[in-house]
Amino acid sequence: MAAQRIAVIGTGYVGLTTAACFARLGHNVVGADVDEAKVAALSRAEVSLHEPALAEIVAEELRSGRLRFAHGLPGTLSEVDFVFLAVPTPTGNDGAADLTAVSTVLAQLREQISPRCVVVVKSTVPVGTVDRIVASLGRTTVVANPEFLREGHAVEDFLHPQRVVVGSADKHAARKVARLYAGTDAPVLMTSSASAELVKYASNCFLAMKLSYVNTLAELCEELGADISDVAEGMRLDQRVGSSFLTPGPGWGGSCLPKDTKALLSTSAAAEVDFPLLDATIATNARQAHRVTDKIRKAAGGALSGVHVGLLGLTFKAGTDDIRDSPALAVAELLAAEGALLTGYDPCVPTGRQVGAVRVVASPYAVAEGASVLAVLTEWPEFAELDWSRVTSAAPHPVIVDTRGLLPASKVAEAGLTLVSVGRRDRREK
Ligand SMILES: NC(=O)C1=CN([C@@H]2O[C@H](COP(=O)(O)OP(=O)(O)OC[C@H]3O[C@@H](n4cnc5c(N)ncnc54)[C@H](O)[C@@H]3O)[C@@H](O)[C@H]2O)C=CC1
Ligand SMILES: O=C(O)[C@H]1O[C@H](OP(=O)(O)OP(=O)(O)OC[C@H]2O[C@@H](n3ccc(=O)[nH]c3=O)[C@H](O)[C@@H]2O)[C@H](O)[C@@H](O)[C@@H]1O
Repeated sequence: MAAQRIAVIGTGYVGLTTAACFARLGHNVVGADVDEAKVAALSRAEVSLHEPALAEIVAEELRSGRLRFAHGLPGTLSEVDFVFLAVPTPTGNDGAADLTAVSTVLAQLREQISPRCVVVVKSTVPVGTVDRIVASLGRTTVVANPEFLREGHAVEDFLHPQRVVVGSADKHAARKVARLYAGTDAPVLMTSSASAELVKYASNCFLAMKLSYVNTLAELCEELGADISDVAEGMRLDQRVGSSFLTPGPGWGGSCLPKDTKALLSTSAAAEVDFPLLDATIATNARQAHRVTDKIRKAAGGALSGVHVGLLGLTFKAGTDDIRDSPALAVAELLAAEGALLTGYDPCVPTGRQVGAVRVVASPYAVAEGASVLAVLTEWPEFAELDWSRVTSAAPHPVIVDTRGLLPASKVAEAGLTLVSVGRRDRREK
């Protein structure tokens, strides 16, 4: 396909990745954002997101001239062939997705784009949004093209997606969007806009459901004397179950799974479809931070007031700097409410920062300093490599609570420390 002219509105995790990777695929791209400081930094090739290869691609494509950034809407909007919306769709009233940013952008661009320009909705939007945009813009060239990238793997997932989904009643426009991905090796699924919009929610909610299921199984394992890592391994070997999203943790979080589960529940309610499975998925996750807090309280001897708890990991998962809706911070909030004194360390959260009630310090050993309990909340691999003798010098006998099943039990035991795990019976607890 010849190089196309593309505008991407919103330069966050999705928009910046989309802009940079389309430039990498040979297209001419302008990334636009309301955040003037961000646009200025990106124009200097300064990328603040922790995403492997993204900064390098942005720098190279700025140099190649295929990528540039604009504040507000680009002045050249009338010349572009495609405009991608990658603005936020956070949780609004009653759990439904708040489409304010999408509406604002559409109101601004409607007079500016050319008749042949295809409007592509990459933001996660409720079923029916593309149809409403078609009606409000009075044009058929609107395509749903949901994004499935994971934070921490954004570039890899964009350039090698497991699928590209394009949905529109305008098949010609949909095919044009699909062709933009030539150069990635992904299977393309062409659907109606409603189906494409629903694929996105259906996928995220299914992942959330799997995690709530496995987190509850972990709880059951503790009661029954089974071991969740063995149980999950046994399940993984069944290809019908699949091998991923079976590791228990402090709950699922991040900027998308929590908001998308709520949004689909809201959509279901509006459609008068009872969805108890999704309701239970969300409720189970809300319980998870309390369960972890209970474990930490127990490890602290029954009360948390005035107890120093060190938190290992603050981001919502390893490999990202994102703390939005982080389960680690949900646990921290509950601990602080009971009077615990919190320090935390995370390789991607700057030292010296105060995150809620957590004072961020420079190393895992600084977190251990004087702590009665150390809780692993994010699965950063470096926590599995800790020098446990250094931990014992920082604090004589902290109890280690490992919510991610990450730590080598034998090494922790060798250092004479008590390890409380999730999903297996702990002698100290029973
Ligand atoms: N973060 C992720 O991993 C994924 C997110 N999504 C979806 O993509 C959409 C965007 O998410 P993120 O990239 O995470 O958001 P983000 O919060 O990282 O970035 C959004 C960007 O849009 C800009 N923005 C807000 N209003 C604007 C406006 N009116 N005009 C121009 N720019 C504006 C913001 O300044 C910000 O830079 C959401 O719908 C989300 O659900 C989909 C797949 C993955
Ligand atoms: O719509 C989105 O924004 C994206 O949401 C998720 O991606 P992401 O938010 O980056 O996070 P995940 O890797 O899915 O992890 C979500 C949460 O589940 C937890 N998790 C994941 C896997 C697991 O086995 N156990 C577990 O507790 C993580 O720690 C994290 O808190 C989806 O995986 C992406 O496909 C999707 O595009």
